[in-house]
Amino acid sequence: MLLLLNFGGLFGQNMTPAIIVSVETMLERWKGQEGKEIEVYNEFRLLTSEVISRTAFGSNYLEGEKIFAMLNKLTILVSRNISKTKIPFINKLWKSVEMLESEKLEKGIQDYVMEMIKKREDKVVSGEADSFGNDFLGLLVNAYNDLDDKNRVSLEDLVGECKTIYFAGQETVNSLLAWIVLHLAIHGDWQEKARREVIDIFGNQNPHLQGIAKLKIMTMIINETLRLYGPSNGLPRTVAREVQLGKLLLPANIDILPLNIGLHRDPHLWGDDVHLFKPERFAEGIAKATNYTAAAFFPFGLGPRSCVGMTLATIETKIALSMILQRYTITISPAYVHSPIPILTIRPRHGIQIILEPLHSC
Ligand code: HEM
Repeated sequence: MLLLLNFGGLFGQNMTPAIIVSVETMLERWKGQEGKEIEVYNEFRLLTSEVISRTAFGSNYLEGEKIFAMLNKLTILVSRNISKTKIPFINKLWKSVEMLESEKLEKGIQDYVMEMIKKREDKVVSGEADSFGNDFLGLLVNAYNDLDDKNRVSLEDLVGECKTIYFAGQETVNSLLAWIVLHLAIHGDWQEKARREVIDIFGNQNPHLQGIAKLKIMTMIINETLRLYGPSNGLPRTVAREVQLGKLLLPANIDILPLNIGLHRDPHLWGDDVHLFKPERFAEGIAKATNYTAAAFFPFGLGPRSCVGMTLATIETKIALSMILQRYTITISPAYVHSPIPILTIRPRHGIQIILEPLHSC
């Protein structure tokens, strides 16, 4: 959809200050928790919800809390039912409890989005604002109110776009940050290298875009985590017409789920140590690490439908990690139990428990 493609362009308006404010809110919560166990998957859920609320919808997490809760429930239901056969005629007459629950959630999300749109429209009508805004939501409300039928966006599309951005903007970075912190907690040498780089570039100051572009060690750590625990483990596609795919003849109108996680863990592409966390693979960039095979590593997808939020995701991850590493050393708690589970992204089933110690008295 064209509007989503525009979202990447919105990033030009520099979202760094909004991300920093959100990370500071999280770090404020962590004060007084030094030496105690913290469950970071949930902490990063709050952080990434706050970032996407601020950057795309001009609100904060508390205002979006209801929609995140509904989307989370919907994600679990969709993920549980993704491979179940759907029979359109039968499903018109009979619906399972989960189908009814999904429909209720869809309706709740639609009502919530409508409320957000109305608030923006009311502000323009009352003269409190002279435009619908220039963030993602503003762009959508503009398109929804377009006088030209050809350009106008339907309510259904608008709600769909909001759902995508809320989900894609939150869940993915949430999971990436949590898996990176786990790896840094286990691999103290990489944690120390990353911290040294952060201090060399930013000292004790907040991260800035110019310095973020120089974070080479951190980029290697992010890529290696994306390879092993990338939030997107498969790219669902519908086969539009019969096609020969290698030895497979795929008939039209079937749904397939090519698993990029399979390629990311293929020993033929990555070597016998494929399952080990070794950021040094990426020391000379992605092209060298993959031996110039573009399809060996595509955590953000490939081609025209690839991720429009890649820049935001990368910058958000780098800012959050830099600000944590500037303040704390991270160790893993004895309570942690490793159990990754695919619920659209790869989540830690029991969370990720870590212990933070301050680097200097804050
Ligand atoms: C580590 C973080 C992220 C990863 C690994 C990731 C991965 C992906 C992948 C693999 C796709 C392609 C899906 C497909 O081809 O079926 C995709 C699409 C998309 N992503 Fe992300 N994403 C991330 C973060 C974000 C963020 C922060 C946003 C928004 C702010 C976002 C918005 C989108 C949107 C809107 C699409 C759909 C694009 C389209 O259909 O044309 N993503 N993402």
